[in-house]
Amino acid sequence: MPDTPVIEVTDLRKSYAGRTVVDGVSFAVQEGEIFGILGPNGAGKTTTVECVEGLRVPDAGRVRVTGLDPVADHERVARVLGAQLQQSELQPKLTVREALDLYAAFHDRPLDWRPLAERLGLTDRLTTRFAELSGGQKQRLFIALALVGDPRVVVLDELTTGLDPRARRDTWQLIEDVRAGGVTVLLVTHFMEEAQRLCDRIAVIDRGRVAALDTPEGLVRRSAGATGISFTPSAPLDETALAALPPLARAEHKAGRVTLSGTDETVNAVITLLARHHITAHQLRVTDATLDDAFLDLTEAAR
Ligand SMILES: Nc1ncnc2c1ncn2[C@@H]1O[C@H](COP(=O)(O)OP(=O)(O)OP(=O)(O)O)[C@@H](O)[C@H]1O
Repeated sequence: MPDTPVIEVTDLRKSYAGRTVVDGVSFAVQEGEIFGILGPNGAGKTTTVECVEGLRVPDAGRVRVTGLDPVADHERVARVLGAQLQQSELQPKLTVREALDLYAAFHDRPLDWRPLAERLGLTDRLTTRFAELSGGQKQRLFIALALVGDPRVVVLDELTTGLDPRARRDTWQLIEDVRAGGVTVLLVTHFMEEAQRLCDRIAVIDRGRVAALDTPEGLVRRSAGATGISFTPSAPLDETALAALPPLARAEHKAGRVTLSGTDETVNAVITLLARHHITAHQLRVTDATLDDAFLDLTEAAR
């Protein structure tokens, strides 16, 4: 029997005041997966995950979390799903310790929050009120609160926004450890490095639709024109021969240096062309496509 996905979103639609912001989004997240949602500002990412959390009611489509409807079965879903709060959702006067105790009390079998607070660097802030925490400390507290209930599924929207590089790396490690314990993670992020490092698969959402859904490597492979090649030829090169190279996205010849972009195939075609003309490529540089390139390609394709 095939595994039932832990999160299932099918043809989700949502409008605000007649403006469609989620326009038929579908994806399924398997148990133990870290699934990323990437997309430009206003693409509909938060609206989508808020429908998964049961915070918004879809206009149409189907959402299931461990087989449950997050709106109709809100309480049961809240028991298996940990979500990262928004700033306004925590009382400013609450201390870190009180917040952790309070959120632990919401759950039947909470984790001991002390090791969690330790890993998130909050131990020396336990008596600090929420309003007096720095932006990064607030963010770390939100991550702790999302995890304290020992959830089966955790939804993290902008996990490491506002964190310094060390805290960001520590948080990534924490999320990897949480996943290693079998927890399924739905992650909205703007950081390509984060998506590449953490996510098994990524849905790129653009203007309310899934523009692509693949592994990070798969998305990069799809990105046409993102492998860069540059060299200084030992003898003048025939421009028309260059322009005919397949598959070539861009070619430039400036101050004796040739810069091309394409795919791995273009690199091979360049090498063959040079060999045929007995030309040596001095200072040959090949740069790989990145998830950044793929993101720009995929979200611009429809423009
Ligand atoms: N409560 C609301 N009422 C009206 N419009 C809203 C509401 N919430 C979001 N929107 C609009 O819906 C669109 C999608 O917003 P959403 O927050 O889902 O995007 P996002 O992809 O998460 O963006 P970002 O990366 O900027 O956080 C935006 O244009 C936003 O202005």
